[in-house]
Amino acid sequence: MTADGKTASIEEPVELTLTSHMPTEKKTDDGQYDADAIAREIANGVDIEDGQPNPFVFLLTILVSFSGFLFGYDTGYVSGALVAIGTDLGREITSSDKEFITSATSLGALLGGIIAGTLADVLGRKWVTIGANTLFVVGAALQTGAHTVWTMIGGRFIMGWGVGIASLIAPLYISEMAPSRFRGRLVILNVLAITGGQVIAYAIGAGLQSLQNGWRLLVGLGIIPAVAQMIMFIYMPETPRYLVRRGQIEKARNVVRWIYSSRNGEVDEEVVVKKVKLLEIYNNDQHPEWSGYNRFKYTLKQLYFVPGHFRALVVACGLQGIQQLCGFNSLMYFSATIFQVVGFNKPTAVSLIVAGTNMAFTILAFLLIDIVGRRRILLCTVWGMSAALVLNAVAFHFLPPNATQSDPWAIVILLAMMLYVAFYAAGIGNVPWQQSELFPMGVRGLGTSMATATNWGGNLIIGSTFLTMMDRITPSGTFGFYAGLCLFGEVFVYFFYPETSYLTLEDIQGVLMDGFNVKRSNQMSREAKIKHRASTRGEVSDSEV
Ligand SMILES: O[C@H]1[C@H](O)[C@@H](O)[C@H](O)[C@@H](O)[C@H]1O
Repeated sequence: MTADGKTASIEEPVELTLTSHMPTEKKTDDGQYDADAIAREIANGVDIEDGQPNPFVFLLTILVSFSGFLFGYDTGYVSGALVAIGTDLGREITSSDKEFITSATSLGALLGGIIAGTLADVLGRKWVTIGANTLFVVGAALQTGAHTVWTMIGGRFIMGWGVGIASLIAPLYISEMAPSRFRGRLVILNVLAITGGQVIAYAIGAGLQSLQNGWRLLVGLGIIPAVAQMIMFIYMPETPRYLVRRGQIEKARNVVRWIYSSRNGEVDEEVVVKKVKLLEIYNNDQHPEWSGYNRFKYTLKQLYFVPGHFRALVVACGLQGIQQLCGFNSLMYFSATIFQVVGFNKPTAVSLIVAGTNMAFTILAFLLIDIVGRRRILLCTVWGMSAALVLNAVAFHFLPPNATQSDPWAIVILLAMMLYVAFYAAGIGNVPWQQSELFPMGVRGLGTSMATATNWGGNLIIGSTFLTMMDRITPSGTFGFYAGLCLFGEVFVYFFYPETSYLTLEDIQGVLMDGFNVKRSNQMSREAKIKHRASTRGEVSDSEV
């Protein structure tokens, strides 16, 4: 349906000229057209999808989520591999070897994350994903055949580049393809694939633990999904935004037609034309005639000096920083090592519980994120992580030196960790990956790159210091320290993160333009939610939403 209630037929395309949407009052002080204002006007009535995304969007999301799976699998298997390697790399591996092997991937991912956004703008989302798969394959092959610690580290580093690139591209691709009402959930599908990859890596790790060189098989198996995705991606379309950027307007319209067709195949041609026009306006605002370097300089300046964009950057990087510095991945990487210290006989199997809890509560987040709202879900869960960590710190304090798995404090540690992971996965484990929605299109590639790099920077710090901290300031001190960081995270969310659920991308930018504005965003999101509910019950027409 169109804004005026008519359905445009495919045979009679609606002619929408740029000038008809450029009223003179929408000029900025320096005489330029204010693309944001025009876009907001055009966007009115564009988000008029029906109740469910069509199967094409689902299929795309699942294929893209193979990247999430690889990210999860490749960061997940290290926990089991570290306790299984023994002397297979030529000597007994030390704590610092373990930190190096783990953080080589984080360092690679940090570097990959930094360049991924720009690469995606130059080469396209599709080819960059295929490139990331190649890095997964080369990195895994090197590790599988490694006989020295340094070959292993080298393989993990190369794979890390793939992980960093994939961690940015997958949510970017999904959010550029997803109709806005389903954006939250579809992006979480990718996080679900990450946590699923971690569970499978843990489960295979537990199964192969006692097999001689079983860890090599564990690592090598990661090659299969990478090759599968590489082949499937050859047939995937580019996102409409990238196509418009390359001037391929008709191709962009075709992709938008697929995305916005209803489940019985009907397409509203006016929606298609408006969506693509919107992308063209944003693209023209970016001076496509400039060289890559000038465009980069311009984008960087925009990101830092336009207050709304800078606020988006603060929020996106802040959330990603909190996600990592709350210490979750120290469990992901070292839970088998920790449970070995605590006295469990089958540490890899026990740590499977951690990965399983992470995945189960990611499913809960999937169900709740658009209902409870991103901000509210964080406010309800981050403090809980802090409380669970305090419990952990206390339990470690009372744990006797040669504890066994039947010691009550060992059980408390396991339960406290599960509680911590549950709070993590329901909130901060997911929400930061909604980062693309915070940035307007012009600065989205660069903005999400910086936020992704912050994620991997935090990951690197945690991965390379956790075991040393446990040694130097005791497990109690380490968990107490992370509890403090979580509390800091709660405060950050309270003051800086506006509610974005149910808001269109244009509204989110409007909110950030005026300040951090959490109050107004709450109000707007509530109103949008009420309208959305009414529209799904058929009380108001879709065009009013
Ligand atoms: O969102 C994901 C997820 O929570 C994973 O379990 C974690 O290992 C990643 O670091 C995080 O980015």
